Amino acid sequence: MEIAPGTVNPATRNDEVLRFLLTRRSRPPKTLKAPAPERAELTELLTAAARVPDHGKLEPWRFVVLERPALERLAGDAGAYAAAKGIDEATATKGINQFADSPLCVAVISVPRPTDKVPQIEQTLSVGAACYGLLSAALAAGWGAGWLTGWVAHDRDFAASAFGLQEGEWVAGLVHIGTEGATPPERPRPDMGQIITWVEA
Ligand SMILES: Cc1cc2nc3c(=O)[nH]c(=O)nc-3n(C[C@H](O)[C@H](O)[C@H](O)COP(=O)(O)O)c2cc1C
Repeated sequence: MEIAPGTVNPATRNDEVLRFLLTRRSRPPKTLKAPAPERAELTELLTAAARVPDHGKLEPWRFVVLERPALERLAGDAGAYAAAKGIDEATATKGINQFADSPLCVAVISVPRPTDKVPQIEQTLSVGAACYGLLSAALAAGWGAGWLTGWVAHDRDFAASAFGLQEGEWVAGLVHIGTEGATPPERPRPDMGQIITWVEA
């Protein structure tokens, strides 16, 4: 098909996707309930997540899927770890509840590949895109989903044991997915006039 200059390609334009991107919003993970997606459906969402820009085809990410029994175990582990390390109660509880309350959680792991050709920061950007891809795919499929981190993701010793991190790997996101419990109100969005610079000449 010949596309006239200055027009969009009607064969690729997808108004539903545009509408989704312009209105999507996360669901607070603590409001999510069972059931969560089955393995086959989650695999489809993860396939969408892995379809992200990836300079050099390095695949600098992997996914650790935490199902309910694992989440219960990790809630216990987080409590024991926080007590042993003297983490204050409010902080500890936030971390523990991330596992205790979640119907299903995907730890999106950054797997930096050693190469001189692609800067590490570009690999980091790709893993962020994978988190957004998973979040968006889950929301588009009708699930509630939210992206968290916190000490359970960033504390090296805890995260290494909880998610089986290898040397150099780190947690980019804990993406919680389940049945929507409550639709949150919209939050303020950026003032586009403040963040766009039009360069005319
Ligand atoms: C890398 C990253 C880590 C985040 N970690 C947390 C967190 O630990 N706790 C929290 O309340 N929100 C956290 N957020 C923010 C939530 O995901 C927040 O609800 C989100 O910004 C809502 O955005 P949306 O409505 O545009 O999807 C994090 C966001 C990002 C990008």
